[in-house]
Amino acid sequence: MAAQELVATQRDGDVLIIRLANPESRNSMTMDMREQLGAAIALAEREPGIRAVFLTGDGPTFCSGGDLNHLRTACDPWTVHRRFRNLSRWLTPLITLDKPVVVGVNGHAVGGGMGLALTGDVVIAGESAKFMSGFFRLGVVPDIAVMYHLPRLIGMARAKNFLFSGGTFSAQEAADLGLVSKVVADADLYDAGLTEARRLAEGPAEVMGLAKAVMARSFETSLHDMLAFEGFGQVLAMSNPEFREGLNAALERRRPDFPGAAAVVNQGDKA
Ligand SMILES: CC(C)(COP(=O)(O)OP(=O)(O)OC[C@H]1O[C@@H](n2cnc3c(N)ncnc32)[C@H](O)[C@@H]1OP(=O)(O)O)[C@@H](O)C(=O)NCCC(=O)NCCSC(=O)/C=C1/CC=CC=CO1
Repeated sequence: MAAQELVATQRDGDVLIIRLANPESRNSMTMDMREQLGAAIALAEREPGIRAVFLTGDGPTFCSGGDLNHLRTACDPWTVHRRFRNLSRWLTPLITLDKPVVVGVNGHAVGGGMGLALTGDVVIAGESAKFMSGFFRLGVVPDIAVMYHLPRLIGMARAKNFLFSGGTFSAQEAADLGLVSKVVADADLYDAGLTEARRLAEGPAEVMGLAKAVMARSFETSLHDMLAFEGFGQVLAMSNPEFREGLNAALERRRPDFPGAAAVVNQGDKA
């Protein structure tokens, strides 16, 4: 019997749309959903024609976090250990993907679902979106990189206050804190997220990926090393066809038409 489709993927030009597709259980995260997310992210990673990702949820909820039924039966130490080991198959590749990720948060993003939302380089929320912790109510430690992203994004004191109070941020509160870059009407969320992903896909994909990789090191890196990373990044960027096009376009006062990752790969093949 074919596995239930819990994560749907679809190409829109250079954008890969990834939808959590189990609205009946409010897109709760089962092991099967994580496996399918991993496959979708691997596709985004390996396919040079994909230049940006748009991740959102079907139905009224972005993601309700860990699947409560699954957690009831899958909490022995080795199963939990395997679950965390599996994070390197989908969560790490998602966070470190060298292409921009836009997340469109529809409705609730609870617990692990909030963790998933925070993986976005750009997070857009529908006006009724709610970011909820939900971890301590369940008696578990925050996971899905919540304790990694939240202090970095809003500061340690606010992160602790939010988590320890079992808090909820409305879409507007999340935007005021900088977690969300834009709040739009619920009905406009999908179009707004896809438009942003298309805009990013038109950018210089290779160098944006490089910048993302360098910025990911920002908080653990000295000024000295960061300047060196920037320098190495610039050496690569300025030997790239995307820089030629960007420079020509700036001099000719027109919009750049970046050659696309496929062209960059072909250029590399010739070397
Ligand atoms: C606020 C809600 C997300 C949505 O509310 P609403 O739209 O009113 O929908 P409901 O009527 O409550 O639910 C509809 C059906 O979906 C089922 N469902 C909802 N959430 C889950 C879930 N997380 N797991 C399994 N099933 C879920 C619900 O039972 C209904 O099913 P039936 O129609 O058959 O009755 C609201 O649903 C809600 O608050 N959900 C629970 C959120 C929650 O507590 N999540 C856990 C947070 S902690 C966490 O994520 C922890 C981990 C730890 C381990 C590993 C991985 C990740 O995170």
